[in-house]
Amino acid sequence: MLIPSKLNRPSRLHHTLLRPRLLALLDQAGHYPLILLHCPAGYGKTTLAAQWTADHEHLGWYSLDESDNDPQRFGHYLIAALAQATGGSCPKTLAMAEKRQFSKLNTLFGQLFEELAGWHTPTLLVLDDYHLLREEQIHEGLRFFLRHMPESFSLLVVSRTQPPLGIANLRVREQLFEIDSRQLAFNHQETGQFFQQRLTLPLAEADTAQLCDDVEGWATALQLIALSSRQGHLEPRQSARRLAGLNQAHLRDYLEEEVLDKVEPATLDFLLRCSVLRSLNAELANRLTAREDGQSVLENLERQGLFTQRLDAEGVWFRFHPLFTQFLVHQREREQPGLGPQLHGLAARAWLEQGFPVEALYHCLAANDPAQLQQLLLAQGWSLFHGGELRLLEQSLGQLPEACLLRSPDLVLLRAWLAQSRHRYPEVELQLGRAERAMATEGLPLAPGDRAEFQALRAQVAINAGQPHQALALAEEALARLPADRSHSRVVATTVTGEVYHCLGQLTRALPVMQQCEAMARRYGIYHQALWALLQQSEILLAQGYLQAAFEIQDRAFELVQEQHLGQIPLHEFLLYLRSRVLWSWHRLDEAESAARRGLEVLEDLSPQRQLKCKTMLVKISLVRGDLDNARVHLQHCEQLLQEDHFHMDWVASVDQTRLLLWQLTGDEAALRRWLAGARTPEGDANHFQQAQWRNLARAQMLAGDPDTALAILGQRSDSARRLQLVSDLNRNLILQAHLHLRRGEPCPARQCLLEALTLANRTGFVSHFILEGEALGQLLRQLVQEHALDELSLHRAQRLLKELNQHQHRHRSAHFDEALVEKLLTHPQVPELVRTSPLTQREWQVLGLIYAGYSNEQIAAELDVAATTIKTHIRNLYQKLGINHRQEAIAQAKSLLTLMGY
Ligand SMILES: Nc1ncnc2c1ncn2[C@@H]1O[C@H](COP(=O)(O)OP(=O)(O)OP(=O)(O)O)[C@@H](O)[C@H]1O
Repeated sequence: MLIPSKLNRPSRLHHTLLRPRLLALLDQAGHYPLILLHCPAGYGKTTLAAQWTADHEHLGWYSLDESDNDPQRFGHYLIAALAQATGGSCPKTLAMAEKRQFSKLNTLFGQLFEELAGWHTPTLLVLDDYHLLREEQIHEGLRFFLRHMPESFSLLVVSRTQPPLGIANLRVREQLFEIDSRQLAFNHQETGQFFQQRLTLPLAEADTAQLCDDVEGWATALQLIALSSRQGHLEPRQSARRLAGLNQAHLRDYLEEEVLDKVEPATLDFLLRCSVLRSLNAELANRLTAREDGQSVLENLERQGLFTQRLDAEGVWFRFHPLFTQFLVHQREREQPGLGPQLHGLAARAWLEQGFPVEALYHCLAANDPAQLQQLLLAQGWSLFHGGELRLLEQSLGQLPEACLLRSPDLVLLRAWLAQSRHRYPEVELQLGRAERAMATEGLPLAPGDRAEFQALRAQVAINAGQPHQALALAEEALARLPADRSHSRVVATTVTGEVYHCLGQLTRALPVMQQCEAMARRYGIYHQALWALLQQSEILLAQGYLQAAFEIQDRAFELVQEQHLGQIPLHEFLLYLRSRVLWSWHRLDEAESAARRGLEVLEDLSPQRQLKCKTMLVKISLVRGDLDNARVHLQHCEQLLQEDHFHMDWVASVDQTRLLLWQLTGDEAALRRWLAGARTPEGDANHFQQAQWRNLARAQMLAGDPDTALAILGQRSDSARRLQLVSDLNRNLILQAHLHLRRGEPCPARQCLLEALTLANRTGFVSHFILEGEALGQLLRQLVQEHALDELSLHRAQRLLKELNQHQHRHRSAHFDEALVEKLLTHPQVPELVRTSPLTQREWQVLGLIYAGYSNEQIAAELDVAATTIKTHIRNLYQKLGINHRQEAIAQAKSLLTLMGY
């Protein structure tokens, strides 16, 4: 829950002095993207900002404190401030921020600007006390914010120091309006007015000017002079002399001797006690002071000018000025050293009672009382975990002595889940195991319910590590012992069970389990798990060959993403990847590409390794389009990622499939032999990734000239796929088997395989898999059509396949002029002299290839993603280099070169 006082513009400013010269300056600044008020403490920055914004209709105000150095928390408050400013025009972004469903501030802001695309009303966001921010991620996020925010937005930053927001650059580009201490210091006239308002006896003009000069226009000092004089203690001139050229230590002496001394003891006690609070209301004050008149004391302090600021129009929230708080804290620690922790403890309880666990935890940490911290974490830890307060939780758990943790298995579990959710998998077992051993040694054995929760988490780690049998045993143990109310662990263990069934090829068992998981997760509001369960259902249906049903489940997953604002979490990328796979299978390549690219966008801010899946899709899409150059570029990215990390077999097998296809198309035997020598043999063949790797091995054997081994591999895999009803894999295997038989000159079995593959394709809808096997299958398909050997459905599919294959071949011709071929060509003894001496650039070769394939200039431009005028330049250059004048000559030249190379 957000603390309201942090989002309020300080109000009740009528007792402050309006400073028209500064307000006029700010009025001029209205259209600058960044307005910066920066100068040392107490010069009147916040007061000025609050005065100027008093009549701003669309205003967001965010007062920062040290705890805002957590980017997730910062993002939440900032969006909440903007939601206020825009009358709630960014509900989606607000929900995303609330649930902490963003990995980086840039993503959150990107979503905000998208949502506010139609918002053109001038809007101002104030960030007060920016100097308290140290977190570079936040500065970076705000630099992004400044670069991309709508034109109608302005940011007003109030800070004691220059914020790292690319100020120099903004200054040069006249995007920045600055006000610093030279302008903020009170001038003689303002000082005169100030004292007129505050003192009963008028001061001579010369005196006020002197006072102003003595304290260099420092607003805080002027206020202190007025205060001392009002308390009837010091003459203004005496105060000014004492305050002139003050540093922090002197200010402290002054406050102590000249201000606090005059405050009555009960009020002083009130101030000292409440100074532990970063903001306060009457109830909090009452709890800390054991009084009942907090509200009137606060109002009185405000009236007296004792650096107490009202933060809302209703007068509920207040805060002390930071300089004053610093002084009060110092004073309290000196006079009553033991009191601080006790007050923080009280504050923690008071905040919790008001429903602010995050602020309670802050005080609990400051109280340094392990027992209270433990209690609070036990009561609030999981809700803070689900609310995304991971940083604060880690910090809090880190402060808890190990002995306390061992007495609270729930907290051990919480700490291990934190490690799991931050992808530090090895730490999970380390923590669980160490805690269990220590508890056993101390004679504190785990209760069965707690042990079951440990096992559920271990099951999750095991399935992530690709150990299904171990995962199943752990999940089953957990489910047998978990009490009914441990909903999170129940969902986790059940999901793991379903995943294991899926891995072991028990699809008909896996599907209902995943449906059950989805229902449970929705019931308990654990939406990440509900989404995961939907994705698993989609994968299972995909494996069973029900692609249409998988597609529909994905639609439901997209709805859930929308409803629960899960668009920025990695699971959304996985959903887009699965969608891309189905669309690719159906040869809806443009849509498949757009899904894969959207998947990459989701992951933009995360580690690049995670992009492997969607990048592999881009390779597959390029391959089936016959665009080998692009396929090669995407594949290089994938290979680089593979080198940087360790991946699940599923992802590696997918990349390997594309490598092998590329080598097949380009005849790169050496590469495939190298791959074959180091290739992994799967332990089984009961799931799609093991089957995929077997198919890779079969294809490699086929290309390496050992079709017998290849057929043997595929035969066995197809048997397993039949037995386990892995219809999609059977379909894929049969297509490759047909190709293999053709290579071996065995038309009958090839025909049989192809016929069965076509029949299965009625369920799967596969198109692209057939196309990738190329013209060899095309001939057989043509025969089947001519011989009327197909039923109506298969005939329809065969005709579609033939049409796509024709186009594929047509496009594929262009790809012959790839880098490897050009290199060979240039060293060929019979290559014409002109080609050898003035070689074309790689781009010009590409253009020549596309001309040969029959592309128009516009089509070439679209294909290569450049302007049509650029293509014209390429064509002019290549004509010149090849000594030709017409397109027909270019086509003839390309053809003769390809013939020369044996195509
Ligand atoms: N326009 C004004 N009229 C009257 N008093 C003022 C005015 N501006 C500042 N002051 C006095 O100076 C004190 C400090 O002002 P303010 O909090 O605005 O400074 P600041 O520069 O924002 O300080 P910090 O950097 O510590 O946040 C106020 O508590 C008030 O007493």
